[in-house]
Amino acid sequence: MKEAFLKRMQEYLGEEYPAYLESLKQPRFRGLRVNETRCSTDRFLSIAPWECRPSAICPQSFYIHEEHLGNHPYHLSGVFYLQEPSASSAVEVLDVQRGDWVLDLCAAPGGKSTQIAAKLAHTGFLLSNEIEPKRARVLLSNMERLGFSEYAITNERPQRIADTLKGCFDKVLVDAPCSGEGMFKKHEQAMEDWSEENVRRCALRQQEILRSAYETLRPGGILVYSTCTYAKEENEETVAAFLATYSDMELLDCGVSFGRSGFEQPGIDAAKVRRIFPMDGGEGHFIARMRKKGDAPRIRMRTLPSMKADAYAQAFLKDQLQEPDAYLYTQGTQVYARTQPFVLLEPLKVVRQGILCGESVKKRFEPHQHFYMASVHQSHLLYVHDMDQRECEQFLKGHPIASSQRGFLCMRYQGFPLGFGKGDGTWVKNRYPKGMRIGEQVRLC
Ligand SMILES: C[S@@+](CC[C@H](N)C(=O)[O-])C[C@H]1O[C@@H](n2cnc3c(N)ncnc32)[C@H](O)[C@@H]1O
Repeated sequence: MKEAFLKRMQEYLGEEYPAYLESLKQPRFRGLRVNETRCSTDRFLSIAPWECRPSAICPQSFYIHEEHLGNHPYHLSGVFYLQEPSASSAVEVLDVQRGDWVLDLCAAPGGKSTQIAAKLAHTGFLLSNEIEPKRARVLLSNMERLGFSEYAITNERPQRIADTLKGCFDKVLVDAPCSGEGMFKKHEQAMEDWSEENVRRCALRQQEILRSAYETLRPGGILVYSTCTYAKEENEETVAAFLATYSDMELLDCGVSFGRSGFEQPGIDAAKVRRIFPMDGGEGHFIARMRKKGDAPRIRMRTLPSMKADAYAQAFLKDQLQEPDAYLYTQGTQVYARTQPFVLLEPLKVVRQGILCGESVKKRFEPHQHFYMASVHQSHLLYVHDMDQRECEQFLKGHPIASSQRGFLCMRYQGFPLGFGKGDGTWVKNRYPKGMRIGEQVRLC
């Protein structure tokens, strides 16, 4: 650990500093958050084979001891997201309500976006933006796995979002890129990269991102700013500088009982912001909740009428779903679906909006994994194969499964979707994406 960093922590924490040093020797907190659009928390607790200790931060978040749950069928079917409970704090403070239009400006890999989308429960709209193309793809795979449909992912600089979508959102989350001091146990690289100069650079970038966030918010809208660092320059000082620039923004109490007050800082009431330290049962987090004064409805984004898909897509959708998707959007050979109208996001770089149903190729329709993972499709799917544990393991490894069914089938385990296959009357040929298959040696617990 760098001397200069430890000296700052000693100044911040005073007599609590030894407790912080002690926390560094402890294993980091681990946890998961149940995706209630897939499985109720009560049901999850009745089927989870691990000890799940409740957190005071979010009712769906639990502390666990297990380290390798990425290959578990409940994870692969989007029943839960691996997230240490204190990382769920910012979205709890954002207080998302059904029907809200929400922007998550720095969204990958999607811990907070998946939490927001679960709270929206297929109502309203979530725009998840990520500046790094590779990270935007990871965000997409998480949104698909957890089965969401009423969202879009863009891959843009925050200023481009602000230029295009002024005043369009009820709630905006800036989970800012930061020096990551709270994540040193998880990401050793953050410790290597730490310097006071980097802290200052991060603070400047945070100011820039907050300026964009401000523009996207409607009057009366809520802006939550969060980091996973302890540096005052990136937390209280960033918020104070932002509030000094925008006189129509006010700091609100976070309205939660977890964590502790912030550090004293001229220009803000430190009792209103929240800090979480390892001594509070989490990794390092900072959260501030702000409101744009006044009240005005959000500016409505232009929406599109449902588009007509080609005959192959239409035949596929009619064959597979009891109730057709309400809105379709086609782009080239690809077909997308939503329960609400598609919004016009041009000229933004859109990675995905809605469910990718599949694509028409060579006079047939080739479905996509997302079609079978989408939560809104689950009760309408006409062809399903329920796998036992042995079949589930075989399926996740890419093997065929014995079945007398024909055509495309959603492959489920304990009622949770994992993907799809195509039956020929004897076998279901495996369509679980090659890049997602688990190794031959893996045994499901
Ligand atoms: C703390 S992480 C977000 C974590 C995410 N909210 C979650 O819960 O999974 C910050 C993100 O901001 C992105 N980022 C980096 N520079 C940025 C910039 N100048 N503007 C916007 N986002 C940026 C990073 O690529 C990173 O994905």
